[in-house]
Amino acid sequence: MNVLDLGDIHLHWREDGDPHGAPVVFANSLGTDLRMWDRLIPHLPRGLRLIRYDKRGHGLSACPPAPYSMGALVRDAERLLDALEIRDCVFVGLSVGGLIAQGLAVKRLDQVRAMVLSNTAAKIGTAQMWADRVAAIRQGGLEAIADVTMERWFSRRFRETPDVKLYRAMLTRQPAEGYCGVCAAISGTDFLTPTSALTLPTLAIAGAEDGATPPDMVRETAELIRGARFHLIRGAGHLPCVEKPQEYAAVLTEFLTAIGHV
Ligand SMILES: O=C(O)CC1=CCC(=O)O1
Repeated sequence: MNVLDLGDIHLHWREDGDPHGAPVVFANSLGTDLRMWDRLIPHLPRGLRLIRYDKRGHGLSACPPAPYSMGALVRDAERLLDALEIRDCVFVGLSVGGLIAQGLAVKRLDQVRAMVLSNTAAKIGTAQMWADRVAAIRQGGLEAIADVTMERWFSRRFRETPDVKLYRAMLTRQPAEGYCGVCAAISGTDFLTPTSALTLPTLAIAGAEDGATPPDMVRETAELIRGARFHLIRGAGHLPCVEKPQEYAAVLTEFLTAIGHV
């Protein structure tokens, strides 16, 4: 377990693989912590430096009072990478992690040489949708949204397995304050214009049964970026790295190989 103390906030992060290898940084989604990538990591090539972290309000990182801004989420990632002396990483962002990837690529191209936009978009949801969700959580806690969230996160097949209980527990154990803080950041973000100006190598990944960022939404975002690749994972919802870790690793490895990162 590693902690980065930034004074005003601390971030929990973890490193796997080769500390001297080419860096790949993972940013996970709303309501999850860095264990979201646990099933994927063993399938990735040896020799990479694999960094993941809990964004503010999630996991073991600090949980300041809501609301948060996307600027703060991007700055946290930027400060983590600076502290770890990471340049030219491949930044893999899933859902809100993908918004962080876009914001970081716009701001710090020295840190990001390529990005993976997984189950994400330039804009996710509407202000009304996020306000309604925050209101439901303020009234009933994360338990109030847990069942409907599992329907967005996972395919029907996965929801019939006992494993879904692990991810439901991951969600309901996040601080409600942190979850609502990140909802505010997503609600206030529209990267359509800045992302359209990006030219770095990009892989977009979608889950065919994703109830939060459906494949068309991910594809439209990929089409904003010249040369971006798109891969659809069948039989998976919003978290294909959980449901289909081998296919996710294979498509990620193919991309890393194509851009000369492995
Ligand atoms: O709605 C969900 O639970 C999925 C999601 C939307 C943004 C994010 O990061 O996760």
